[in-house]
Amino acid sequence: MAAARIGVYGLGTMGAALALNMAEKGVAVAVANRSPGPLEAFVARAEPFAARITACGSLAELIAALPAPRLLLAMIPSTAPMDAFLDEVMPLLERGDTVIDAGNADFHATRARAARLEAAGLQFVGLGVSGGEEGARHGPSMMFGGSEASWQALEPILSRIAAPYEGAPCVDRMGPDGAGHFVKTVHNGIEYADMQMIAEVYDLLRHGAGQSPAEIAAQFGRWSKGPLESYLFEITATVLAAEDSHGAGPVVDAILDRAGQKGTGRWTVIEAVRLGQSATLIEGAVAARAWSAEGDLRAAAGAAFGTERDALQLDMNALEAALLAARVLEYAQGFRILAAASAEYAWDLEAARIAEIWRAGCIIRARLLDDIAGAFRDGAPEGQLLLAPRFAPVLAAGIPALRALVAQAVAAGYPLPVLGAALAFWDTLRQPRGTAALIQAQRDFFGRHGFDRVDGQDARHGPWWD
Ligand SMILES: NC(=O)C1=CN([C@@H]2O[C@H](COP(=O)(O)OP(=O)(O)OC[C@H]3O[C@@H](n4cnc5c(N)ncnc54)[C@H](OP(=O)(O)O)[C@@H]3O)[C@@H](O)[C@H]2O)C=CC1
Ligand SMILES: O=C(CO)[C@H](O)[C@H](O)COP(=O)(O)O
Repeated sequence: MAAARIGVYGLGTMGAALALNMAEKGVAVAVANRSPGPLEAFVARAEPFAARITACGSLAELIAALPAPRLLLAMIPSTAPMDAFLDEVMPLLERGDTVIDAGNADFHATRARAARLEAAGLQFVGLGVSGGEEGARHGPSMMFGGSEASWQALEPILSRIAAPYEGAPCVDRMGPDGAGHFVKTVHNGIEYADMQMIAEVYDLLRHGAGQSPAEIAAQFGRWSKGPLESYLFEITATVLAAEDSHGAGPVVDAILDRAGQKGTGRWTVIEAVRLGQSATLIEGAVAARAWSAEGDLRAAAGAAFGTERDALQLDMNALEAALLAARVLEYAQGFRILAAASAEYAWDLEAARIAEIWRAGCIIRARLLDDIAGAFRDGAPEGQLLLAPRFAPVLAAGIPALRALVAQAVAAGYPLPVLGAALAFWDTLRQPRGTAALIQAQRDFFGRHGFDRVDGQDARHGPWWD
C-alpha cells in the first residue's frame, strides 16, 4: 500500500468523490469519517484503487497515517462542525501541518480560523470546490485561499484532480486566508442568479406560451448548442425532459415548489452590501427562494387577489439574445463584487484568471466565460465588463430584447426578480445623471447632511436651512 500524501476527513457526497478522484489520479489518500457507515461504503466503492487508499477508523488513526508535514482536507459542513473538528484535530497535529477546509465557508470564518491555526504554528487553507458530486469525482474547479507555502505544497495534488480546460487545470491560488472561499461564495451567487433566470424563462414558456416541459427541454437543448452553452442550461434540458418514476408525469410537476438554500447566495448579497456594492440580480434570486418557502401566504394571496396572467407572444431568438445580455450583466455584477473585495482585503484577485478557472468543472461553467476571460485579459475599460468592447454587440442586440421581454411579462403579470433586476441595473448605469440629487436634497432637508454642488461651489445646504 502506497504511503498517503493527503488525508480526507468527511466521506459524504463531496468528500468521498474527491478522495476517489485523488486515488484514481494516482494520489495516495488516507480517509476517515465521523460515523462508520460511510467509511465502509467508501471502501467498497474504492476497491479498484485499493492500493492507494488507507481507510482509518478514527481521526487519530488518520493523522497517524499521514507523513509530516501533513495535508489534511476536511469536507464537512464549514459551520460549527468545522470549529468542533478543529478543536479535536489541533492537539493531534504538529507545527507545519496544513488543514484544508474544502467546504462552502463564510470567508470571515475562514479568516478567523486561519489566524487561529497560524498562532498555533499550523497552516489553514480555505478551498472553494465547485462542480457538485460529478465534478468532485472527475474534476472540479477549485479556488485556493491560503499562504504561498501551502499552495506550493498542495498545487501538485490539486492540479492533478482539477477539471482541465484545454489541458490547463481549473485551479489557482486566489490569495491568502479567505480569498478562495470568497471567490467560491460569489461563484455560488452567480449560480443562484443563473438558476433563477432559467426558472423565470421556464415560467414564461410554460405558463405564458403554453409549452410543455418536454418542449421547453428541447428549447434549452437548442440554446445549449449556441452562445448560451452552459452546464446549467444543459441540466435544465435534462431535468425538464425527465418523467417521474412514480407516474406523476414530468418530474418537475412532482416536486414541491419550495427552494432550499444553504447560505452562499445570501452571503454574496450581504458581502456586496458591506462593500458598498450591489448584487441585485443575486438578491432577486435569493428573494425568489425565500418567497418560494412562503407557500401558505402565496396560496392566501392568490385566493384573495386572483392568479390570472395573460398569454405571451415569445420569439425564441429574441429570448436567446435577452438571456445572453442578462447573463453578461449577472457576471458583471459578480466581478464588481470580487473587485471591491480584492481592494478591501488587499487580495489582488485576478478577474481574468477567475473567469479562466470557471470555464470547466464548476456549476457556472459557460461558453461566455471564455469571452469574459478575454475581455479582462484585453483590459476592460475601468475593469468593467459592461464596457468591454467585445460585449458591445451582445448588449446592443440583447438589451432591446430584454426590455421587450420584461415589459411584456410584467404587463401580463409574471414576476421576473432576476431579469427585471438585470434591466434596472443596466438602465441605471447608462445614465450619467440619475436620481441621487433628490436623495441628497431629502437627506439634507431632514438631517442637515449637506450635499456637493454640480458647480463645485461651497454651499453645502439647501435653502431650507438659510
Ligand atoms: N453537495 C455539493 O454540491 C457541494 C457541497 N459543498 C460543501 O461540501 C461540504 C460537505 O457537503 P456534502 O458532501 O454535500 O455533505 P454530506 O451531507 O453529503 O456529507 C457531510 C459530511 O460531513 C460530516 N459531518 C457532518 N457533521 C459533522 C460533524 N459535526 N463532525 C464531523 N463530521 C461531520 C458527515 O459525517 P457523517 O457521515 O458522520 O454524518 C459527512 O461525512 C459542505 O461544506 C458543503 O457546503 C461544496 C461544493 C458542492
Ligand atoms: O456549492 C454548491 C454548488 O456550487 C452546493 O451545491 C451548494 O449547496 C449550492 O448552494 P444551495 O444549496 O444554497 O443551493
